[in-house]
Amino acid sequence: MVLKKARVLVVDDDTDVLFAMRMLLKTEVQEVVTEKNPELLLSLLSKQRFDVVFLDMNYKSTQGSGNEGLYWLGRIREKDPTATVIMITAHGDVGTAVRSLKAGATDFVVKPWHNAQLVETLEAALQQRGAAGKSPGTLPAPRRPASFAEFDLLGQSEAMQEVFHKIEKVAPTEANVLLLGENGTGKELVAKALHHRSFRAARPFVTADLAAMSEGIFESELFGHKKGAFTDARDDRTGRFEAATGGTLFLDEIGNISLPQQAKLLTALQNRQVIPLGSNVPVPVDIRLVSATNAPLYELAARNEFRKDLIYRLNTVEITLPPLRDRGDDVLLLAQHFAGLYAARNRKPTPSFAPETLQKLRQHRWPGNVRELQHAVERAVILAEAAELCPQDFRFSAMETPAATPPPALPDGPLQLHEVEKNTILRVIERHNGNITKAAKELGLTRTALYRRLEKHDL
Ligand SMILES: Nc1ncnc2c1ncn2[C@@H]1O[C@H](COP(=O)(O)OP(=O)(O)OP(=O)(O)O)[C@@H](O)[C@H]1O
Repeated sequence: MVLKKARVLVVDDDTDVLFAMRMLLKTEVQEVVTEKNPELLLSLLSKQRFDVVFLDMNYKSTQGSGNEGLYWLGRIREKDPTATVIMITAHGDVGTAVRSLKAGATDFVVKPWHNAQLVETLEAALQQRGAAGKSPGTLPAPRRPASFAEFDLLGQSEAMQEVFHKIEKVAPTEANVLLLGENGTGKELVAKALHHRSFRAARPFVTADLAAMSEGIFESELFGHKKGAFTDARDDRTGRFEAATGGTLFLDEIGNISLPQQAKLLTALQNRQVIPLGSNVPVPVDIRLVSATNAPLYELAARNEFRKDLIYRLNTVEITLPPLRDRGDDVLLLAQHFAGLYAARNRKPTPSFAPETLQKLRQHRWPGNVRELQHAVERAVILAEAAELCPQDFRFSAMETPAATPPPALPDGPLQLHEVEKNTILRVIERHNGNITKAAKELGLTRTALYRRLEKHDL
């Protein structure tokens, strides 16, 4: 698409910006339409086709949080997932602008802009749009709107469309939701999407990672404590239940808690109140509960390791996130998304994927699911020498094909501590069939610490 034929819409509540954009672009493009009120955006898009939308990040009503821009970006992409949107952002707010790239914006310009640069950005976006239109079909064309793009949740596969459909139905209810699925399948993202689509969206979303809570701090973390309740309790502390009042409490790794912890949780949920440690005054709680686990909860219940009555409290609705290997071409869609994201973050041009690379990504089993893909693409974008990512840019380690590749034997000769640590990690992960939570537990690490080590060893 050439600049001269482009139709451009500019949405900003600052009339000076609209005036300046009109002056600048009217000689460059075929048509410039400006709009002060973002509420009219969607009806404008229904009436007329625009090649590019310039969208302001901040509107006066939201005190510069950038969320309204992100919200409108989501609505545009819901209506047309192929829309080309360039965000207009204030100087010093590049962090939010990068979030908008994750949410599907093509690029952003920073106010005050240099005219030549802005025109260049527009031209590049038009070229990218033209190239996408002419794509030979190596990457999947969107079939249905990626309607959860505003929450960074992407997926065109049937399996993910079903998940999106369930989120849409369940989000605006008070139902407790249990999210099941392997590590890295997006359970936390879904929990956030549920919250943001609920009537509780303006209230807090509070996460409690139960795997990281030892027996000793479980109650104090969840229910709070009073000053002096135990040796280290120097002040009163609000628990996560109370902090989430009016909003959503996300209990991650629920399958990892002990039977005594399950009993305490059940009592709180049944009574809809918590009693902080060191107090005898119950505090009523008004929360919507979303929990997640990668553990086989029903098998644990069958072995009496997880209480069935607690499962019934948690799983009014269940959503199972499919493993990435069952999501067909979503692998390629996500790879392309992460490539754009990490290229922007590292100030590099977005690389393309060689057809053999796409094939390799499609064939890999992705035991670490979307998280593994995300890290693999980030590494490839940073280390790649060429503008096209080739198969060698993606090296899959033994950890990712546990059954096929036995862990390396200890080498003869002097041992390097680095190697010993790497081998130990590999073996433990293998012993737990790639389950990072269990491996971290056995190694005496938090999952975050284990992920850090995996990155350190390039695993
Ligand atoms: N459908 C998706 N689209 C885009 N990004 C995704 C998607 N699913 C997951 N991700 C990304 O993958 C990473 C892992 O996702 P998330 O933490 O939600 O997974 P999880 O199932 O909660 O993992 P764990 O069980 O290890 O806690 C995150 O960086 C998230 O942004």
